[in-house]
Amino acid sequence: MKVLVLGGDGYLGWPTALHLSDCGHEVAVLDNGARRGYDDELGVTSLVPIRRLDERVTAWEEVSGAQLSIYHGDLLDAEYVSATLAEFRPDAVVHFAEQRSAPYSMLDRDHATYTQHNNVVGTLNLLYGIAETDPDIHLVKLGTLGEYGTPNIDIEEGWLTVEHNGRSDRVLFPKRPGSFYHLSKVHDSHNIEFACRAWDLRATDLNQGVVYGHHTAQTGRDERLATRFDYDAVFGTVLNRFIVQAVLGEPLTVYGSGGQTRGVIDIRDTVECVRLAVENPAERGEFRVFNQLTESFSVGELAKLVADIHPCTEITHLDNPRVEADQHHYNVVSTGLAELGLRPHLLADTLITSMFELVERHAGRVNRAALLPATQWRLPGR
Ligand SMILES: O=c1ccn([C@@H]2O[C@H](COP(=O)(O)OP(=O)(O)O[C@H]3O[C@H](CS(=O)(=O)O)[C@@H](O)[C@H](O)[C@H]3O)[C@@H](O)[C@H]2O)c(=O)[nH]1
Repeated sequence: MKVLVLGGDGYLGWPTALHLSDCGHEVAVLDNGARRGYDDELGVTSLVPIRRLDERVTAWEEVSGAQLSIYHGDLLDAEYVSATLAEFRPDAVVHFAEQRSAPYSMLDRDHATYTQHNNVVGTLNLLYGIAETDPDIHLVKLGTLGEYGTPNIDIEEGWLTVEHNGRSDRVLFPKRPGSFYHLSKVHDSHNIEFACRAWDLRATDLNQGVVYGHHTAQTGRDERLATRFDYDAVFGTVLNRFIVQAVLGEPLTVYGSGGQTRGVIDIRDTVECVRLAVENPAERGEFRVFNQLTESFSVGELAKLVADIHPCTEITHLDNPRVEADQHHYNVVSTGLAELGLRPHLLADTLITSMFELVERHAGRVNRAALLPATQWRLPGR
């Protein structure tokens, strides 16, 4: 198949492009360089050095013999989006090209409006581009489990059958997200579902949990193929951050009591889930949702897992800078990807230990000040 990976220079987009290429698909990556720009803005860099996109692509060709096409451009430029779709003519578009940090979206008004404008308008341009170019193109969109929040009922896979006053309907599962970033994905989901209904498009919304890990089968083949590794309080995800903190001898920063529970997934399963979705497209007119997680842990459990295998590691409880429940029901239905054949990598001590080694190698690159959270969800004085 021909697959266009949007955001193909990022933490997950790049390994996904390689995985799809390795599985024999003809892959192009599109990126506007925004993720590297956030590093400059925040004064941090990836823990693991990463090459320029063109150098990565050259390295992949040397290692695998497969070519990747590169498109430099922005989804906010609607004409560019349509022209790219018309030129490459993909069977599927995998959409990672969004601002993906909740803390970044909560920095201030400018970052909130930037996040929602960038994500929602970019996706809308993409929907128009697909509808105009070829409505048969399958959109595989990265959503987030955080769209649902933590309701006091089981979280179904995107849809819920509701009985009310003697009548019944199948509706989108109610959303109660916890940041302006998460809200941008909710708005996307509604826009995509409407486009499927109105224009007969086909789409899969992958509501993914918190990703951990670094290597995939492809990125591990040459250090020039490494994907980024974020450890800072704005872009780093929780388990990767705890591993960096442990190696540096810093306390693990559990926010609040640590009872907040999240679905998690290994980066190797992320790329495989996308492949499964691409190779098994939704039907025309279908808005299909998969909950993309393999296990659930509380933040306190994740901290304990790391502290138990790294000697002399301290756990500290910070006042939670976010607005989130830290005691709640959490049971997420996740059958769609398993039915397509996903065989998960469950979190193991060996993975955590291998990441200790990786972090030790690059520990000199860490900006320790960036480990502590600086974004408050609440308004000052509240
Ligand atoms: O040092 C830390 C960092 C995080 N947390 C807690 O860990 C949980 C997860 O935080 P995170 O920063 O790892 O993840 P999050 O902000 O939710 O966002 C990440 O995970 C989301 C999936 S989910 O969380 O919505 O399921 C994706 O959509 C985002 O792109 C990705 O950045 C939160 O309860 C947070 O309060 C801590 O206790 N200490």
